[in-house]
Amino acid sequence: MPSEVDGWTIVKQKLEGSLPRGQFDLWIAPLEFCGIEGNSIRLGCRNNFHVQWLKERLQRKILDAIRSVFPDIRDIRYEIASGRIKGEEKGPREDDYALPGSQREPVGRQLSINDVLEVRPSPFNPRFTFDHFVVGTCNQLAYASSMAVATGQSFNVPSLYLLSDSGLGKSHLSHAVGNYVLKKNPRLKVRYVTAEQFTNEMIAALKNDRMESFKKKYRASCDILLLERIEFLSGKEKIQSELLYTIDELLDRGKKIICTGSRLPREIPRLHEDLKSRLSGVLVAPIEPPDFDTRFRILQKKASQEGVKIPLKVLEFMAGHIEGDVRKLESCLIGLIAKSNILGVPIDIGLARDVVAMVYERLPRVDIALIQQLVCETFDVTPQELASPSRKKRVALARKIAFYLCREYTRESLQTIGSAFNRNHSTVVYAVNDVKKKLSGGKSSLGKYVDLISRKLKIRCAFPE
Ligand SMILES: Nc1ncnc2c1ncn2[C@@H]1O[C@H](COP(=O)(O)OP(=O)(O)OP(=O)(O)O)[C@@H](O)[C@H]1O
Repeated sequence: MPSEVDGWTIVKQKLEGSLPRGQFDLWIAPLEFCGIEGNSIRLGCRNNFHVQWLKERLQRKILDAIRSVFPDIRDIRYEIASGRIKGEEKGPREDDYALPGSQREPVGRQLSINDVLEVRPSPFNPRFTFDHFVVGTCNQLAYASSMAVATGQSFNVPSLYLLSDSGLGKSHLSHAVGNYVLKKNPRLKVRYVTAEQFTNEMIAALKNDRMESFKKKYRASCDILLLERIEFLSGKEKIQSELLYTIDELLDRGKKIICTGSRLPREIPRLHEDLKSRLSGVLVAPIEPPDFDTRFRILQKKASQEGVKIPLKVLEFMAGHIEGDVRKLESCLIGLIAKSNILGVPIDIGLARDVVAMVYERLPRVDIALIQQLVCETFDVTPQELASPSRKKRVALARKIAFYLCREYTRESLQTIGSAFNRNHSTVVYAVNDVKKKLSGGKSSLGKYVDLISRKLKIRCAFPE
């Protein structure tokens, strides 16, 4: 049996033989062996980013290599390296591990196998807490009302509807409620599902004759229901009526409900009137895209969670250039840290500019021209026809939907939209209202086209040509 330190050297050799050179040099070579305690091996990493990377990409391979040498090891505990390998007289100096542009962290919290393998008894993401949520004018009401649901303090909010576009914090706040409540009282029954999961579970229950236990789970045995992405229920009548009964029973029993969606309940097509009215009757808390100040503070907070200090000028640059979806802010930040780590260069404006250009600016913005292009493709009409006086049914429908999508997806004024189609602003207003009315009526096939083109827009933005 080799000594622990020799054993670790063998583990590293095995990994060196099985991983690509660059990956080994970057992520495994700098790992410090900090010792073995019981069934755990302790490994020192450069920073939280290093830990995260290993957890997400190399965890299984590292554990396999370790267990081939130390068969009793069950888990890996990552630490932020202190810069000294246990058992060595002289370890590398702390500065040898300093991430360019970053500040050294004190020895961090030890991570257990539960963190590492993401096996958590709780369904909630541990990063999505109230403490990690940055509050600004854009999300103040949503934050305060979620807090009120969680704590039952300040003002009594039995049910809440969080409304926003994608990536603005609805799930974060729902999980924050779950995390908070379970921490205070682990015995409470907090049910967290997306509308899609709710639907699938109900279909399975119907098939397997288990509706009673399904009902029990969401009605009798539920203290807080967190239901995400309500719009998925559009057109699913049976599921909607089950949900309606569930909501009524929970509210009758003084339980709490948080729903999230990207549209107001009354604007969701093919949603039962009773469900619309139930959901419209709760406190609706919209979340707007973050302003500069909030974006800046979000970046600051996320950087400190990664254990990396980023110069203020770089944070200002990023906050100034990345608007909307907070996921984009996160991707740019992670890209920035990764690039600095991999290239071994400090984090500065030049690097930030490259990353922002790569992650963000290359994505096409949704503009009137992109909408016109996708509408033309979908309806097989030409841009000239869209802008022409033609009243052919197909062209008129395409034009109307294009007006609606321009209002939904761009910030252009009614005048600008109108003139892109040789129309005046009142024609646009009339068409947009007509589409909204038809969508909320749910009977028209127009909803299918709107959904289809919206999906195309999102795909085009996510995967630019
Ligand atoms: N105010 C905020 N402070 C800190 N992080 C935030 C904030 N808003 C959003 N985020 C982060 O942005 C990411 C996306 O947020 P989240 O998943 O909650 O968005 P969402 O509105 O539920 O999106 P979708 O509708 O696409 O599901 C998460 O990592 C979340 O932590």
